[in-house]
Amino acid sequence: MSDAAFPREERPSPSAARAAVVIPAAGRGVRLGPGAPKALRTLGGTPMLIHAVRAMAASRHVSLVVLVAPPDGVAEVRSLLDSHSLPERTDFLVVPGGATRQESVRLGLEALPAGSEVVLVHDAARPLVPVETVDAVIEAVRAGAGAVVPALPLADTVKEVEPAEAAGAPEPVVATPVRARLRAVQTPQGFDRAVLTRAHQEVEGEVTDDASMVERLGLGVVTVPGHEEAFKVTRPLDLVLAEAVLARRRRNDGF
Ligand SMILES: Nc1ccn([C@@H]2O[C@H](COP(=O)(O)OP(=O)(O)OP(=O)(O)O)[C@@H](O)[C@H]2O)c(=O)n1
Ligand SMILES: C[C@](O)(CO)[C@H](O)COP(=O)(O)O
Repeated sequence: MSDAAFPREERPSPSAARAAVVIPAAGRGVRLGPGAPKALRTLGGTPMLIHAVRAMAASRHVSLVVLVAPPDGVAEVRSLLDSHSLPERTDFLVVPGGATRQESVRLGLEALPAGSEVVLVHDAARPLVPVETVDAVIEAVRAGAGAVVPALPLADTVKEVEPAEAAGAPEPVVATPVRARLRAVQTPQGFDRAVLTRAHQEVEGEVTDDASMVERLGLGVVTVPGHEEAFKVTRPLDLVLAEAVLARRRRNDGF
């Protein structure tokens, strides 16, 4: 799709065009079971990472997507980008990833050119996030938040336990956090670039998301509403759900 497809008033302003997205896609997908690296597996016949790229590029505020590929899959990811239709207004870079999600994100950040002041980090494993969520995250960063996470209330009650050494062994419950204060967070997570860069330079130790690195710096993180369809494809049943959501969208779109 070219810019000519957009009426002049809908084209991004120069400042809005500076949102860049890092997509860590270098994981193996161990919890999904044997097969190709997770981001290369297909949903509705299309690789998961192409769905994730399209979900980001659907936002007219996104001008650049940096895909962090499995280290042995850079050429394959480049050729997938070349062989699928993607909006022309978005640029793409592919870089090799690292041993952990955190390292892959850092490598993606290092590849960003000057001028990308709003940076989103989005899991390739969340292929179906709607554009409304992407735009809400970008808007909150533009409004001045240093770090933004899409979040949903929990349906289950959560227990904190003393983890057992052996899988499946009973685990003593030590606390029940008040559910009304808990949120399940998703991606894309959005950041002021300087904040995220500092977090990746200074925070040590393992984390499970980028926003928690910002929290460790003592800086603020805020939520915006997440979306049920932004769930992460982690285990085999998630693939079944993702195929069903995609089939419903295609029916609704009249495909
Ligand atoms: N070394 C890694 C590990 C993960 N990721 C990416 O981080 C996102 C979220 O990670 P997760 O869902 O845990 O993916 P995997 O690490 O592939 O899954 P698993 O833990 O089951 O192996 C995914 O898009 C994954 O490709 C990455 O870029 N580099
Ligand atoms: C970043 C994340 O998707 C937020 O929910 C999540 O923490 C990633 O966890 P994973 O174990 O790497 O899938």
